[in-house]
Amino acid sequence: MNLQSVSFISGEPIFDKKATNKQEIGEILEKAKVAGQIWANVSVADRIECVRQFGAFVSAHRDQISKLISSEVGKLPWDADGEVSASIAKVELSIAAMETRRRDRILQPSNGPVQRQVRYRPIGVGLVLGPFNFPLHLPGGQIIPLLLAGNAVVFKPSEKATAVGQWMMDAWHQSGLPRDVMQWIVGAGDTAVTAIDRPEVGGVFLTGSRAVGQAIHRQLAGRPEVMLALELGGNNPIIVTESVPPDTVAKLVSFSAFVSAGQRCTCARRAIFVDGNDSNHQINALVIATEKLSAGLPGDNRAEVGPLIDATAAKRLKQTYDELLHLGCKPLLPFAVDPRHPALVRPSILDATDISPDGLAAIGAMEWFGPLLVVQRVKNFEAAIHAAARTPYGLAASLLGGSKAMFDQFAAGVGAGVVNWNGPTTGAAGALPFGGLDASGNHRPAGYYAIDFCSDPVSSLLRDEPSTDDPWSIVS
Ligand SMILES: NC(=O)c1ccc[n+]([C@@H]2O[C@H](COP(=O)([O-])OP(=O)(O)OC[C@H]3O[C@@H](n4cnc5c(N)ncnc54)[C@H](O)[C@@H]3O)[C@@H](O)[C@H]2O)c1
Ligand SMILES: N[C@@H](CCC=O)C(=O)O
Repeated sequence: MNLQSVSFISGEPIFDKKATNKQEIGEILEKAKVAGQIWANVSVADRIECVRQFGAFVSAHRDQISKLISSEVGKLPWDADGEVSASIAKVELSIAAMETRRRDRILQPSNGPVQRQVRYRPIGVGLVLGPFNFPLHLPGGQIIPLLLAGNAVVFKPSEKATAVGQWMMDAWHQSGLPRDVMQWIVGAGDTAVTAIDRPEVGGVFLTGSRAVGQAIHRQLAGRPEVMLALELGGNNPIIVTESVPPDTVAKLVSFSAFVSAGQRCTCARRAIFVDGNDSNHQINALVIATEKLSAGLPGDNRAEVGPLIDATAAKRLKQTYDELLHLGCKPLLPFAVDPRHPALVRPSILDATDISPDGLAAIGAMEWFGPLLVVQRVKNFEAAIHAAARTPYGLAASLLGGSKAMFDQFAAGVGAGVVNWNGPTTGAAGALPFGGLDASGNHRPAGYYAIDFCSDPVSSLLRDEPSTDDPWSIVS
């Protein structure tokens, strides 16, 4: 199978390469295993230096990589540029995370003549499986901590973002990282499946859909020694209370739902309005503002909503839209593909207010990835929290308006790993953990906490000389 990418900007091919075959995958992982053992013995200071060199390389070439992201995955320039900034910031954030959360240390004060030490052993080889939507930033959020912690990495970029993957590989090598410490394989899901089966793999780090997370979980059954970190999708709610001015609602809800053409895992999929005197105005303002959003390809300077990753994704989104209509949703802004490109889908909004409880539960269980928002009116704040939590997923959620006490009630009841107040569901902070609860992950949040799953703690009790002290005397 050949992996090919065509530029959204020029229409020219920008990547064409054969998928890595089974034998090559085996060789790459064998080399990674050996390289990991050497890299683990490189000093932490040298590893930090290497990672900083990577950050400096990305900074120095930011226009180039930003344009490549736009070309390959269709992100609008400001959005691609934001991704590059987040990727650069990830370097210092990951170093700080390691210093504060995973640095070898002697516990103070010492317990009499006995010292207590904790050190961290890398897991060996981390297999990083990237998504297409943040092809630089999200794999980087796992690769950087893995390397800092002393692991070798084998990276498989999304088959839809291989050119960006290749750029990242070159960036690491040009930053001085030994070649075998950071290698890549290219291909689709079957390539990942072959790699996961290899005995050298110490951890699998997926950012992707729930279906793929479940498939990997099944594949690894019986191999508990392999670390599995799953950053999965969501069906994210945003609650709008009565007090919020309609134009603020329009801006915050449409941004949450349609930024990056709805292709962020944190994008709002359901907007739940607490019915009151203003809710008609709030919903009308949202629909009008959304209708005015200008869709376009990355080369179009007026564009506010870019394309989906490809025409197949647009067709899949249309199927979801039809399914929602079938469940009884009413169109407030109908689905439409822009005639200029089969992946350019205009934002659409459906109303689910009159749907049966079973229908609402079915909507909450769906996962879609594009500019499609479902709105629903409920009678009070408690009903809004109940509606928001009616999903097996638990990635992001937001509350607009209300008091701090109401926000605390929301945060406790909504069941999401990222819960915001008076802001969009998107735009997660790099200095915080980032992970989903329930069906959105497997208790391995990334973001600031990604470093936690790149090594295992090793505890020691140290005595200056052999001692026959009662071991129960060490109580803490
Ligand atoms: N929680 C997060 O941090 C986060 C961030 C971004 C995207 N996402 C989610 O990712 C999805 C969009 O990205 P995508 O379409 O690239 O996801 P995807 O699940 O289709 O693919 C992700 C990666 O998994 C690989 N893969 C596919 N089948 C596999 C298999 N059977 N075994 C192992 N690997 C396999 C793909 O080749 C790709 O590299 C959405 O569901 C989105 O919500 C989550
Ligand atoms: N960091 C991103 C989400 C990553 C998933 O796609 C945000 O919150 O905007």
